[in-house]
Formats: sequence, C-alpha cells, structure tokens
Amino acid sequence: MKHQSVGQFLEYVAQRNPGQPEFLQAVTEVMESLWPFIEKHPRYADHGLLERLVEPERVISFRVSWFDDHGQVHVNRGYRIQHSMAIGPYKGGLRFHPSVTLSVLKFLAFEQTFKNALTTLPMGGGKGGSDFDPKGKSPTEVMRFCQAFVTELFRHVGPDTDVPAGDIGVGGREVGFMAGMYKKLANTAAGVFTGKGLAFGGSLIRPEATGYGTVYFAEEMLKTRGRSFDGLRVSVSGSGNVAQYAVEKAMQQGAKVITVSDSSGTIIDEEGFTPEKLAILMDVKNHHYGRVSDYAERTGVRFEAGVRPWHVPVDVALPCATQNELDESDARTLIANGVLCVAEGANMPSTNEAAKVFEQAGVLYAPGKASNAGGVATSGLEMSQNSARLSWTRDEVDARLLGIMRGIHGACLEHGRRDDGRVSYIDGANIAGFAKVADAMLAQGVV
Ligand SMILES: NC(=O)C1=CN([C@@H]2O[C@H](COP(=O)(O)OP(=O)(O)OC[C@H]3O[C@@H](n4cnc5c(N)ncnc54)[C@H](OP(=O)(O)O)[C@@H]3O)[C@@H](O)[C@H]2O)C=CC1
Ligand SMILES: N=C(CCC(=O)O)C(=O)O
Repeated sequence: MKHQSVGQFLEYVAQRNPGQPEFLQAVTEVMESLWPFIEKHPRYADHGLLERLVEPERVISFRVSWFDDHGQVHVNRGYRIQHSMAIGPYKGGLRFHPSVTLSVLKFLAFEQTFKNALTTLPMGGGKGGSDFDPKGKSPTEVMRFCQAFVTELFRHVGPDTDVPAGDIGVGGREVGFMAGMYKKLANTAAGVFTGKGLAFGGSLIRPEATGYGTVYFAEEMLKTRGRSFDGLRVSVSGSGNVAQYAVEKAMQQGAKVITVSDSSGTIIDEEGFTPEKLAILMDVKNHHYGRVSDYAERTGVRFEAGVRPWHVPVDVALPCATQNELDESDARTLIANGVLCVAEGANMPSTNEAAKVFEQAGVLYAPGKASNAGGVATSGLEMSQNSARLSWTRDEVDARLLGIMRGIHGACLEHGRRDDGRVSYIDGANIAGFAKVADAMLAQGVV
C-alpha cells in the first residue's frame, strides 16, 4: 500500500485540502473505520483507488447574481461537487445556508457517495448549494435566486449525469422553482430534480422519506435488543423536513417525542407530541417560516433559548438538524441518562469523538449514511417512476422505502459484526458502501 498507515494517509489528505475541517472530519471517520478492512483486502488500495476516492471527480464553483425586491444586486457563491459517478449519475442535495463552504459540500458529497451505494440503487454521489440564506427572503426573492442559480447549474446536470434535490434550505418550493427554470433552459421535461411536486413528476412519500427512514432504521436497531419504539422517550433535533417526519413516524410507532429544536433553541414537551401539535409545528415552520419559539407561544410548551435537546433524558435520540450538533459532552450526557439508541437523520451530526463514545458505551449508534438514506433512496424511486412514466401509490413507495432501510440495516449487521458479537454500524455502513463503490472503480480503470 502506498500509505503504510491510516495516519499517513490522512496526513496526505490534510496536506492536499488545507482549511477544510468538515471534509477532513468525514474522510477521517470513514478511513479510520475502513483501514483494517483494506489491510485484509489490499486490492482496494491498488491503482491509487484511495487517493482517487478522496478527490471529487469535478468541483464546480460559480457566481450567482440576483436582484432583491428593492432593486439591490446580491452576489452569492454557488457550487456543485460531482464526487463519484462510479455506480450511477451524481445524486445528492442542494443546501442553501450561510454556513455553506467548499469544505461542507465536499464532506456532504463524500458521504453521499457511500450512502447512495448502500441503497443498492444506481446512484453516484454529489452535492451542491450556495451561501444564500433563504431566511427572511420574500418568495419572489427566493424564486429569483433559484432561477439565477440554475442559469449556471443547468449546463452541468441531467437525468443521466447529475440529479440534484433538496437539503437544508431547499424544500419543495425551491426544487419547483429550479426545475421550472431548468426545463426552460434545457428545453426538456426530463425530471432532472427529485423532490418535485406531485403535479410534475414528484413521488409520494419523498417529503416524508428521510424522517420515516431514520425511524425505520432505528426500529430495526432496537429489534436487535428485543425493543421497539413503543413507550420510549425520544428527542429530535431540528424542526425542518427531516425532523418533522421523524416526529410523525416515531409517534406512529408509539414513542413519546419530547423535543424539537432550531438554531434559536429547543422546545421541551414532557407530555409528548400529538398529531395536533405536529400539525401546528408544520404550520409554523412550513407556512409561516417561523421559529420553534413561535410554536411554543402557540402551544404553551416550554422553550429553552440557546440550547440543544441533548440534556433531556431519553431512550432514543434522533439528531435531524445539521453537522456537529452533538459533541462528546452531549454524548456522555445522553449515555449517563440511559440512552439506548442514536440514529442520525442529519448528515454527520455527531462529532467523531461523540460517535466513538456511543460505540464504546454499547449504545446502538447509526451514522447518517445508513440511517438517513431514506431520502435519497426515495429520490431514486422518484427517478425510477419518472423513467417508467408511472406513479406508484403511497403504500407502494413506503413499502419499498421500508425494504431499502431494512436492507441497509442487514448490510450493516453483515459487515459490522465484531468478534465479541457487538455490531459497529459505523464499520458496517462504511465497509458495505465502500466495497460497492471500490469494486466499480477497479472494474472501470484508472479514470
Ligand atoms: N432533505 C433531505 O432529503 C435530507 C436531509 N438530510 C440532512 O438532514 C438535516 C436537516 O435537513 P432538512 O430537514 O432537509 O433541512 P431543513 O432546512 O428543512 O431544516 C433544517 C433544520 O436544522 C436546523 N439547523 C440548520 N442549521 C443549523 C445550525 N447551524 N444550528 C442549529 N440548527 C440548525 C434548522 O433550524 P433553523 O431554521 O434555525 O436554521 C432547521 O430546523 C441536514 O443535515 C441534511 O443534510 C439528510 C438526508 C436527506
Ligand atoms: N439531502 C439529501 C437527499 C439527496 C437526494 O434526495 O438526492 C441527502 O441524502 O443528504
């Protein structure tokens, strides 16, 4: 092997990617987990495979200029990271958030490559977005930004090239604006975005899919200990697309969901969410673009400003907000309070240190590439429906989603079981995802 240790390899990656902490964090988590497997199967280090895997196939950066409602010009930076096409067209979300940087999008695209492989659907890995902040913008300003963004992006994407979707700050509204502009520029009705509206090629269950899938995966984990969600206390972070449907599905499975959050703080409801309360949260967030503090005012539940949910004693924690929202101290607090299971709905919400602490304590811990794959999997099902020019029923899509999540869980058990009988979902997900991508890369030559 070119690099005799994982430390040497990570030093090589750090030297080539200065000032990219999130990307290096994601690569470190994967490569530390994979290294023993690669030492047992050294062909996976042949032909520069590892060096190629940590280098995106293409990084596109572009200027986005747009007018606000007062005639002022704004300039944002847009990106699309086309990480790997080894097993299919680039596939991954678009994130609109002021915290977006090249490093954040490279980490997301790197993770997406393995996540998409785990779904068993033919999708490569990619990610994009902009430092544009949709918060506080009018609908017309969001539309003008989306249109300006696509006037550059359109030349780089297509149904068999690169298929974007939503992520933080990009929901059905934004996907619709971008899909409309793409059609005009490319003069095709091809469904090049997923997460589209049902009236123009969207799939039932896609809005719910990430949150539902995270709960489906956690249910499979709990079953390995003879447990289920029924009667368990659950904390959820975030209050956007993933969080809302994680709450809905956890409630349907009999759980008492105690918290949701946003960047201003956390609501804590010891009585637990009900369908009626969730409808109010969705109205506040999705129709009025409000804060969880607004939800607290409408319902009278407790709001704690400036804190995350992890101090609340629960049996299951579902981080569904953003990267690095759960650190080692949070993990130790959750463990001290008796947490059984942590399933990530967000991308890389736990720091590497927190993830290690969870595993060392014997907590059922699932990394996002495994437990949050339901979103992109259902995007893949949307692509299948578009290609077949068919629309499946809600139950058909939900059943396929459940099957895919159970399949990912099975792959984690197969590849993550250790000599002492414990399962490392980190190792299982990384090995299962990596092996598929690496086998495809080795077969397709040094490109
Ligand atoms: N949408 C999808 O299909 C999928 C999304 N994911 C991941 O799930 C996570 C949530 O995405 P999604 O629900 O789609 O996005 P949304 O924009 O719908 O919601 C994001 C939520 O996270 C909160 N949040 C974002 N940034 C921060 C921050 N820096 N600190 C605290 N809270 C923050 C937001 O609060 P606020 O409004 O205050 O910013 C909001 O409540 C992300 O990690 C995303 O990458 C993973 C798989 C699929
Ligand atoms: N944002 C997503 C969903 C990507 C997709 O549906 O193509 C993710 O998997 O992180």
